[in-house]
Amino acid sequence: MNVDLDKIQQAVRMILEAVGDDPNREGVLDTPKRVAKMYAEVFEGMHIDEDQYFETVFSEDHEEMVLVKDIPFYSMCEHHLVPFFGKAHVAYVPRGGRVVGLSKLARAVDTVAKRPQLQERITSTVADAIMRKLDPHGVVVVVEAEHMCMTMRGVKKPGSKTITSAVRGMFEKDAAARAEVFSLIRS
Ligand SMILES: Nc1nc2c(ncn2[C@@H]2O[C@H](COP(=O)(O)OP(=O)(O)OP(=O)(O)O)[C@@H](O)[C@H]2O)c(=O)[nH]1
Ligand SMILES: [Zn+2]
Repeated sequence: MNVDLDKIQQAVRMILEAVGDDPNREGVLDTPKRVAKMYAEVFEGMHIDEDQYFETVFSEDHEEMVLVKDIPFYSMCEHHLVPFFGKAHVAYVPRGGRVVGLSKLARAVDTVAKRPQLQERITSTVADAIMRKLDPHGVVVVVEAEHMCMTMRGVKKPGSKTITSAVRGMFEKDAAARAEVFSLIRS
């Protein structure tokens, strides 16, 4: 099912009413329509399968680390539907010549982030998709993010950062390889 724009519009009108605003006030007249369009965009990952990015592989004989770091992403926390955002770092060691276009790693992060999410789930979903589709020697995904539900409301800790990692394959056993990835990500 695609995004139901009409339903979002009705819901936004109700929220405006519920917080004590007048949905017929000139300034907010088009707000339900704008919010519906925005949600369709920020949740577009609901209707896209990240596996598709790993269908086309280049047959390249490189069995050493590939790291794409500092991939910016925006997501929406599934508890409060407010943004969390930051950077993702994706490393893998190809096996059997199955190397993918670098942009596909960033596209996978984007697609997975554009759902009502948990930071942990973005991290593990991207790692597991790469393991499943490319069968590499190993994968490390690190995500660092600031959660607006922890800054603008609730516990109110601006500047606090959450870092999550998913470590798969050879990186689980090989401490030196793991240390190399983490140091490259930090550098
Ligand atoms: N593990 C995890 N927790 C998250 C993430 N995003 C938001 N949260 C947390 O989800 C929790 C929801 O807690 P609840 O107690 O159900 O909701 P709440 O009363 O609004 O919580 P407070 O934020 O503490 O005011 C909060 O502790 C948030 O910080 C995430 O990506 N991963
Ligand atoms: Zn939240």
